Amino acid sequence: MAPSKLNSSGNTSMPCSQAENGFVNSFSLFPEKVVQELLQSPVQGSDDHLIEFSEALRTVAKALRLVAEGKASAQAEAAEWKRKYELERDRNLKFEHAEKSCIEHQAEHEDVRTNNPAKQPVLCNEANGQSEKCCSRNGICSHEVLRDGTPGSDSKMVKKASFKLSWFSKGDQSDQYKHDIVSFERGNITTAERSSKQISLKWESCPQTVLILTKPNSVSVQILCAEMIRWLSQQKNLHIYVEPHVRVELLTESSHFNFVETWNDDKELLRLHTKVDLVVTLGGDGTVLWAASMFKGPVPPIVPFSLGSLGFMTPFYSEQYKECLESILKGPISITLRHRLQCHVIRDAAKNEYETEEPILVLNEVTIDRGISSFLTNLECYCDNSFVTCVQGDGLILSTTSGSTAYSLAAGGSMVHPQVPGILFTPICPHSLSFRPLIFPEHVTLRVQVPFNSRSPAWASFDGKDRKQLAPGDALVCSMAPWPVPTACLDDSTNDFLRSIHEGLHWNLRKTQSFDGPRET
Ligand SMILES: NC(=O)c1ccc[n+]([C@@H]2O[C@H](COP(=O)([O-])OP(=O)(O)OC[C@H]3O[C@@H](n4cnc5c(N)ncnc54)[C@H](O)[C@@H]3O)[C@@H](O)[C@H]2O)c1
Ligand SMILES: Nc1ncnc2c1ncn2[C@@H]1O[C@H](COP(=O)(O)OP(=O)(O)OP(=O)(O)O)[C@@H](O)[C@H]1O
Repeated sequence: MAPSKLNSSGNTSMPCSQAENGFVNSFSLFPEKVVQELLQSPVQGSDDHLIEFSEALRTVAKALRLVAEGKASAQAEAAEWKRKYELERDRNLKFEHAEKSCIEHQAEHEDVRTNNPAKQPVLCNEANGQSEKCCSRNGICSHEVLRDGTPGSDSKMVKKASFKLSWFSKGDQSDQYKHDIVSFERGNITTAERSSKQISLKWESCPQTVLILTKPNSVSVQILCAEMIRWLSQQKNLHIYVEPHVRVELLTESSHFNFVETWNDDKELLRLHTKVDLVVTLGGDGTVLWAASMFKGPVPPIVPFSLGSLGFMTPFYSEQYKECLESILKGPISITLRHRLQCHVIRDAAKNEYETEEPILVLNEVTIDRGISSFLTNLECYCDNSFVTCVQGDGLILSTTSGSTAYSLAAGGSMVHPQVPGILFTPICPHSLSFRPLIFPEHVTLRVQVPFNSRSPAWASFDGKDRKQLAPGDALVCSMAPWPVPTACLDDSTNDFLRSIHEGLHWNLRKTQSFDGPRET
């Protein structure tokens, strides 16, 4: 029997050949014939047979792992495309509505035109769904859609050809998930949703319940928490939730706090988003990360008060909490929709299921590093099953754009506005002169694989917590999570970001050059 192509480490293929094998192609790796032959021919008991058999089993395990990874990536993508489809549908409904009122309005104009030979073209303002005469306006705005001209009219209107653009990304054969409509009507190219737009949240009914999360072991935070609870319940009639240990602390202080609610177990915690309208954090960035990690699905808007040292994601001043909360409860609120990454650890030993049933969600980053090992980490990286590179160094950071100002920044990654959807790929101390950090688009699935021939295991950590060992053969699969973290802005997303990099990091601070001195003549 011809042995399967195995290298000395037991790996079946080199990175590049793996890269050419996508989710479906991975079945072609499955050595069904090899396994059947082995099962049919009785094992002779010789060492050769045993070695061959164990190698074949390893190949089978590898094929199963590839299938599991493909499933993870397909599920993530399905969720993402569902989200895009819903956005698209909403947009189309709005558009149809605007178009309908536009046609009705145009019909009225036609009546008027019967008595008016200078036919006037009609513009439909897509933004507010109202129609207006374009000749009474200066030019055409980009968000306005030009209606067709009347045939034979002497107006300057030209009927624009309608077309559609679509895109798809490589890596999966099931292209039905991949297509998305970029442009729609009359040649005006738009994207389905531009997430870099400033987002505003308007309450449709008054918020009823607030969850307050606090940095542990801080007396100033405890005092402020108690004061805020009193104010919110007495002045604003709100229901208050806190973490179980905080409730105990509050009750130790005074039995007056027995109206404060909490949860009893993980099951209740999982349903917290159905009860809580608003989350208030009292602490630093770590408390915002903690708050985000408590919600595995939808996250209520978070209002982060700064009681830490850096406070990159905590724009609200705790001294002014009453005014801030008054305005937040009234709305509308400017929010930053912070993207999260969902990560799956896939074990080499896994049969056909993930080691983690639930994906691990991160707001900042997932880091794969060498842990306490003194060996160079060796990580094979793939993007949608295409080979990207092999990281040889201290490790790799896969970061959100919110996390771009955290560990990724320290490792030389670029700072990116948090509303930009993308995944930062930042090496940690790469032993190479030419390894520049990368930024991938939001729709990709990244896989970081510890090769079978790695000298040591690697370690994954999630927002700086929950270290998990990745043994040779294990992989970490990461893609954009469907549930972002909405954080309230003090001003707006851009001004808050700029204030943070100026005040928090003293970005590009330099004394201004003096006026006197040499001049160009
Ligand atoms: N070398 C490094 O810079 C380094 C090393 C390890 C972890 N970290 C970061 O620490 C984070 C965990 O934060 P923590 O508060 O729980 O731990 P921590 O208490 O160790 O604080 C880490 C520091 O990072 C800052 N920080 C966290 N998120 C940030 C963000 N998005 N933008 C700018 N600064 C941010 C915090 O304000 C704090 O000063 C990790 O997600 C990782 O990004 C950084
Ligand atoms: N409610 C919580 N329960 C358990 N741990 C928490 C909680 N809130 C925050 N933490 C953890 O406590 C640590 C410190 O919190 P945080 O970053 O908010 O404070 P800080 O270090 O004073 O602020 P900064 O990071 O701005 O200096 C973080 O590691 C965070 O994950």
